[in-house]
Amino acid sequence: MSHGWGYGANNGPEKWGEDFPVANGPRQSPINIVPKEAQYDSTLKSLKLKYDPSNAKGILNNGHSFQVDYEDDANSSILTGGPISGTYRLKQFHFHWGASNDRGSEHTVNGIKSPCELHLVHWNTKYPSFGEAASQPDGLAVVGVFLKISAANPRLQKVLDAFDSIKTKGKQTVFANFDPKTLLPGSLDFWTYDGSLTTPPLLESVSWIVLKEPISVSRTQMARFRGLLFTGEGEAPCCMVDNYRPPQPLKGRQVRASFK
Ligand SMILES: Cc1cc(=S)c(O)co1
Ligand SMILES: [Zn+2]
Repeated sequence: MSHGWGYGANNGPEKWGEDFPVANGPRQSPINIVPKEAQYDSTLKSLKLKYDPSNAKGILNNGHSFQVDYEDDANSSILTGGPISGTYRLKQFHFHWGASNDRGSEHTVNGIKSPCELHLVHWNTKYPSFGEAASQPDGLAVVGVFLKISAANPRLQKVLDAFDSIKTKGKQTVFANFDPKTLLPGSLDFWTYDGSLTTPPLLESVSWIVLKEPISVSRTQMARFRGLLFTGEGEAPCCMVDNYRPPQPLKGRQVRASFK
């Protein structure tokens, strides 16, 4: 790709391998999850998420998605348990979604796409920083949560209300006092497998933890996600939609389940 990566015909997932050869590596994400082929692992610990709402810093349109960034200079917003050992700090959360409700998630279940998928990105504190951790095979842990069309989700409201301030690429605004735990479903049952970032540089450093239970989002709320723009102020507007990578080959990997 002569220009930056994105989700268009000329710079989308099918082209990423030109600049990022790991795109064809052995542990790429996302994947299609087939529950019947996932192995129940009784040794998996329950997920423990402890977040300090005051760690929330800001919300940014990065031109690919939007992300809410967290202070990560202490063990105040952390993930432990599940398939990981040690302590992973929350760095940011973001979403991937479709132009219509028939697509948008990155992981699929029995080939079924959801309209949206939330990713909570954490890094292993055995490394000095997120950047350092991101290049290590056990460096990152991302919790993935499916969103399904149902009643409006009041927990999303604060995020949605910030969209007018971050409509175009590069815009950011303060986003304070938000506990991402409020975005999680009632059950923390999960599937887990070894994978990668789903956007360039596609680093194979992610322990994926995909929750079985979705959270709700309404059609109207999804329409507001689609009002964001990939493009910067003053550029010809291009709606921020279909910012998802399709499932990648499993290449022999085992998917484990924390539940029967
Ligand atoms: C660090 C990071 C992780 C994911 S999953 C993403 O989409 C972008 O950046
Ligand atoms: Zn993501």
